[in-house]
Amino acid sequence: MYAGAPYYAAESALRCGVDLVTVYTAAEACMPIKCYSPELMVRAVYSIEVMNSYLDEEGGIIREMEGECRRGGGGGGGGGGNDAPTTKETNGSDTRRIAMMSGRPPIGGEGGRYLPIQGGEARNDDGVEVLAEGLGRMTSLEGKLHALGERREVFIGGIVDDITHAFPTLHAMCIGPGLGRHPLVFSVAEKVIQRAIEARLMLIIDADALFMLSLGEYRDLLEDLRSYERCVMTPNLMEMRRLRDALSADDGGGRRSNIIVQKGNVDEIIHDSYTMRCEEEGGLKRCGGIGDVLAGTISAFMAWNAILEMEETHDAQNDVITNKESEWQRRLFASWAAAVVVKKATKVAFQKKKRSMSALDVIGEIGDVVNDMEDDLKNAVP
Ligand SMILES: NC(=O)C1=CN([C@@H]2O[C@H](COP(=O)(O)OP(=O)(O)OC[C@H]3O[C@@H](n4cnc5c(N)ncnc54)[C@H](O)[C@@H]3O)[C@@H](O)[C@H]2O)[C@@H](O)CC1
Ligand SMILES: Nc1ncnc2c1ncn2[C@@H]1O[C@H](COP(=O)(O)OP(=O)(O)OP(=O)(O)O)[C@@H](O)[C@H]1O
Repeated sequence: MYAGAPYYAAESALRCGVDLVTVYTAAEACMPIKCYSPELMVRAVYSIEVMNSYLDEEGGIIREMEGECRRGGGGGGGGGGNDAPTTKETNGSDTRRIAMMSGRPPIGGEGGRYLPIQGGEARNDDGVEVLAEGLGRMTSLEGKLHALGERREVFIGGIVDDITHAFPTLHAMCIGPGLGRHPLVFSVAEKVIQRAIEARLMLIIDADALFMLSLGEYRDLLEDLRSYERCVMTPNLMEMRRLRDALSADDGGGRRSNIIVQKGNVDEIIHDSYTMRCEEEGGLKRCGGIGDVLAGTISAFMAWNAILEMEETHDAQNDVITNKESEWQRRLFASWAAAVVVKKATKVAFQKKKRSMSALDVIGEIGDVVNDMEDDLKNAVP
């Protein structure tokens, strides 16, 4: 969770000419972001502290379950990492082994995957009662884990509702700058993205949201987004590598309808097999945050595209046919134009500030650059 990145993205959109921007963030980041700008609407929709308390509670239950398995005399039964002596070492008798596995994924944990509970063993001389008691405690712990999982789903659902409630008022949504990598924040982001696709909202996916999509458990979501034509992904070099790795594991081979803006010395704007190159010269410094500026700038251009498409849909009732082909071309052109804006703004900011240039200086140049480009366009059209 960061405060700078969401501010950069949001402020850039405002400087492009967008009327209103709302930042949905953690309670912990809300105040600093609000203090950066009186213009931004900043909503605290979750608290990292509360999210951590869910993970802590889950970790506690899982540790208790592991301890319970060990108390059963485990070691060679079903999982590694147990240094308790085996039953054979302690009494040399035959063992009856029971393997226990938690019945559902833990609510957070490393990658949200199963934490295998080690196999337990019950010694003959402990008797059936001991085994029954152990099983009883395990069942109770499983119940606790289940109840916690249900509470978590309600908690996440509430956050998702809070954000998606605003969808009808939005023209575009940017997810990722400063998102952080908390597993529960990822769960929220996943559901928000799914709802955004259902609502056919313009989506700009950047930074940590791209990291999230490179994880195996979000593979289906990545596939959904790759075939969603109103999505623009803005990976840097590392993020593009991760995405490629994630996709190359099993490339479904389906049509890639979304746009990818691959940032670099030359930005490449890719739609399926079609690529546009932004060869505009930038600045000589690549300070942190310019990627966020680009994400915000693309969000502004995509919001205008959404408005244009809505107007055309309106026209369609008066027999004006909306051309699907031109829609993706316009989105491609808008992404390219946004990349040009950021390169030009970086160049001017660098000329003025040299080594001390920061993302804020780039943001300061956006307005003039957009105005100049608009004037150039007007002069070019006869
Ligand atoms: N002031 C802020 O609050 C900022 C927050 N940021 C946020 O920080 C989080 C993590 O972003 P990262 O970019 O560190 O995450 P990544 O995991 O993408 O990058 C990992 C590492 O790779 C390096 N890297 C990135 N592009 C590279 C390239 N072309 N060549 C060589 N190395 C490269 C990065 O410097 C970083 O050390 C995101 O949420 C992002 O939005 C950044 O946007 C920077 C500014
Ligand atoms: N090798 C490069 N040479 C020149 N410009 C570059 C290079 N790589 C990226 N850029 C430009 O820097 C800007 C930000 O891209 P970058 O790869 O730094 O994104 P990022 O890592 O996501 O940024 P952030 O610091 O906001 O996370 C883009 O405008 C891009 O065109």
